Amino acid sequence: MITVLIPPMYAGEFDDILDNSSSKDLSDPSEEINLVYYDVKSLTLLESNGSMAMDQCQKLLDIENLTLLTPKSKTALIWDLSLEIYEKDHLLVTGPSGSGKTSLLRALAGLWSTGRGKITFYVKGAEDHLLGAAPLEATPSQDTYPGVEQPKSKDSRGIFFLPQRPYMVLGTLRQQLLYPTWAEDVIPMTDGDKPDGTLPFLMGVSTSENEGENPRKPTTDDIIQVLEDVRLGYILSRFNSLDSTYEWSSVLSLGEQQRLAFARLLLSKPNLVLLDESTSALDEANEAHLYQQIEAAGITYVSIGHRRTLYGYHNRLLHISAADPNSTQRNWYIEPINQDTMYNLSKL
Ligand SMILES: Nc1ncnc2c1ncn2[C@@H]1O[C@H](COP(=O)(O)OP(=O)(O)OP(=O)(O)O)[C@@H](O)[C@H]1O
Repeated sequence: MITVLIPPMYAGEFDDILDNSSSKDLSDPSEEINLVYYDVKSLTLLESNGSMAMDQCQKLLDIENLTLLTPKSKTALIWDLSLEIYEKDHLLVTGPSGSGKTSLLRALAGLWSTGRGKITFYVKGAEDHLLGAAPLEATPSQDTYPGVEQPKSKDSRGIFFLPQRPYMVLGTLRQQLLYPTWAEDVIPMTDGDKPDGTLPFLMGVSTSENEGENPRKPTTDDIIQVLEDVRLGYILSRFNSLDSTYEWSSVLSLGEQQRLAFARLLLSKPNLVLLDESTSALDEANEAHLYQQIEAAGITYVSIGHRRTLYGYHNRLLHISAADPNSTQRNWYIEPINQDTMYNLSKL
């Protein structure tokens, strides 16, 4: 069974925030986004045509004819979106405030099911080729979800979601950094940073059946190196050791928490990460440095962001416009980011 690491106390709050999104409110049961995890290894075995299998291996995400509707009023936010993400295909999502960028990431996270269309993640190392769906009602926990085929992946290196305000756990600095991939004894933290409609924590689509298959647990040296890599080496001396415990959301600035979240990424090395304004509190130099680090680590990323500097670290742009309530026309476009894009931006 896949476990998406949402602390139960937050899961409840998510239900409150998104309760209107619950599929039980839908008048038309066919109006639900279908979220599927596909096992690349099994797929490869199933394919007799080698080139096709190779193509599928490199694909990480497939969005097909996705229309996002708001939960109760069923107002369309995004019309008929289709796109594929391959390894090292870094996508920047832009658009005016309220156009639906975060809602799109929620849909990818299985936290927004109102709408239609299909989202397929290609996960390496999973056990079954069709791993199952995870609609919003299946707010991830250890529980099972009636009517939902349970994913069976044990690949904790799959997909991570990283919000603007990273989720801080109660524990030592070491535990912060090992979260969520090696989070056996971590206690969820209650602090002032309650979910405010954004995804409030780093979340890995991972599994719980067999801890032994997690990647090798980082050593103290690995962790110290990663802190240096995200330019946080100085906090070790400030807080004495990796094994000191503080209320981290209070003693670290938001920019430091964002760098810490990138340190977690560098330790866990997911195949794909969804970044929702995850560098918003950082200066441009630190932002550039973090993007270079995750790219060098082989992590493919989809980012939401407003800063123009972000164009430099992405290959493609998905622009979402505010949907016209009187139209069913597509309200998005995708274009490559190249020298021309950068040149045109510099003239604005
Ligand atoms: N649970 C919900 N129920 C009803 N409407 C919602 C819900 N969540 C978001 N919305 C609405 O959907 C629209 C899109 O919100 P979303 O957060 O996706 O926008 P965004 O493009 O990420 O905006 P920003 O750039 O300001 O973060 C907004 O009008 C918002 O009010």
